Amino acid sequence: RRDTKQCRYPPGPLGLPLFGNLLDLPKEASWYTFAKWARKYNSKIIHFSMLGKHFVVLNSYQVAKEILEDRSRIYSDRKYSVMASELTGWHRNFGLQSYDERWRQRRRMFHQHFKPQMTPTFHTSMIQGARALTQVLLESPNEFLRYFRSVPGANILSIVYAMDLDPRDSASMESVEGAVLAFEEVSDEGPYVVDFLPALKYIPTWFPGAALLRLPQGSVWKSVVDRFHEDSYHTVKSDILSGESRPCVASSLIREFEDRLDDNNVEEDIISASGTAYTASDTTTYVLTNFALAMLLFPIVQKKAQQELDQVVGRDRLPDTCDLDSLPYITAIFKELMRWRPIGPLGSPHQSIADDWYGDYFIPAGTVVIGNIWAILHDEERYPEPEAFKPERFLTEEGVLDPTVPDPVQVFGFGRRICPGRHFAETALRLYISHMLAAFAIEKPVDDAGNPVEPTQDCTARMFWYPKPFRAEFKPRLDELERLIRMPPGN
Ligand code: HEM
Repeated sequence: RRDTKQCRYPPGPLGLPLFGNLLDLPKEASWYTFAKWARKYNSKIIHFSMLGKHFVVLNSYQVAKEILEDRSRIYSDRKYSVMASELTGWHRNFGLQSYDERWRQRRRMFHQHFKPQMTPTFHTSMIQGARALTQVLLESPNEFLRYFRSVPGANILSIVYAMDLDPRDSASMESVEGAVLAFEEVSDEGPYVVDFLPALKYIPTWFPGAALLRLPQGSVWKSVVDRFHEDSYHTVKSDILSGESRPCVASSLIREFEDRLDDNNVEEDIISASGTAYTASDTTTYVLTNFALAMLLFPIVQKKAQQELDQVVGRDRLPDTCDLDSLPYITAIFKELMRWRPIGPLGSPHQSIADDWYGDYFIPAGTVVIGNIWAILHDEERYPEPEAFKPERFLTEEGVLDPTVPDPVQVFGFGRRICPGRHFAETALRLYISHMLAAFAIEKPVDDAGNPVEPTQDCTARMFWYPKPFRAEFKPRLDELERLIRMPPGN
């Protein structure tokens, strides 16, 4: 069985010589295709190949756990992308990095600041972020989609770099958002020929044909990405030298490693650990967009959440972090959002570093291993009626969180690469959601004839999954909302 020449890969579609299954994969929403193959081949683990590279997709919680978690020593590497990591400057995002000592050091630095015990140190900033979102929605409700990006972005930048950006100021936000948008474009526009034939990276960007390989685009992205990482880090460093620095993640890392900053690796580790925190924050944008859509589609859920808020928080203040544990229905909405529309339905693929066998199936070293998060969170044995949006599924009849219902934590990935920002993300999102529900009735707009305008069901469905732009009304539901926004938390 261990003779690799006689090995048997997990079942999957037969591909063409050399190209493999390149032509079988849809450009969008491939999680549905993988789930369909799992049914067709009657196997939760399936295999396909592209240009000589092996891919394995895990379509159930049990298989994903056994492979990505129980054997995480083998399955925690990432597929190297010449385009994403080298040509566009994203080698600084440790989420894309190989499973090696540099990655370990960067993840350790990140974890030190974002581990669960540290979340309370961000509570004041998180409340400020939720209040800022409420304020801008009150001023310009029609621009909610823009603010779903700029408010969480400005908030994490203040936490990581003590940057003081006004989310309403498009010019200053765009200068930093360019880096995140470049990341999304790089991820969405692949696969790149240069990733399969790395020698092509040496072709100069002016050379005929370079544009077809998207090499010039790579260097445009790189200048934006490099500028973001370097400018933000060096500003904090020079503020420390001039005695003007304010507390933030980057300044605390710089101080901690003060005596080793002349080691280029240490400086790069700090740049990476702090920069990755900002670039991972676009996830919040997509969750908020899915949230607004769900509130338009399921008004009864919205009403129930507002009743809970009125009972627990009252109508003369906005929610606070200390309220969150007394708001089980809001927590259930958060969990259901993660499950119903996982923003990254295939997460971030892992790669194996050694030959392995799963039962009789052979998984060669260097295989890209994808956890089909969508399939796991839409498994009807774990979540009956998986397509329905039902926060109640996470609650007992008494309305408290039901510990027997599986937590949709797989939305945050698996094993040693599991999202280290998940504790931060959960608290921040529950605060954003509870603020919006307390402050506004979120409704469909009406057309000239007075009929409600249905939101689009079209989605962007590549690396991230979120609805295409739609309209919504945010109507204040609390008296003197502006005064409540200005009230300090805890009052
Ligand atoms: C609801 C929001 C979020 C979701 C659904 C999410 C999901 C994920 C997923 C699926 C991965 C890949 C895990 C794997 O490889 O198995 C990941 C990685 C990561 N996430 Fe998140 N994330 C969220 C928010 C955040 C936030 C707010 C931060 C930063 C504060 C963050 C920081 C990271 C980092 C640094 C990694 C790379 C980990 C590594 O490769 O070692 N995430 N996230």
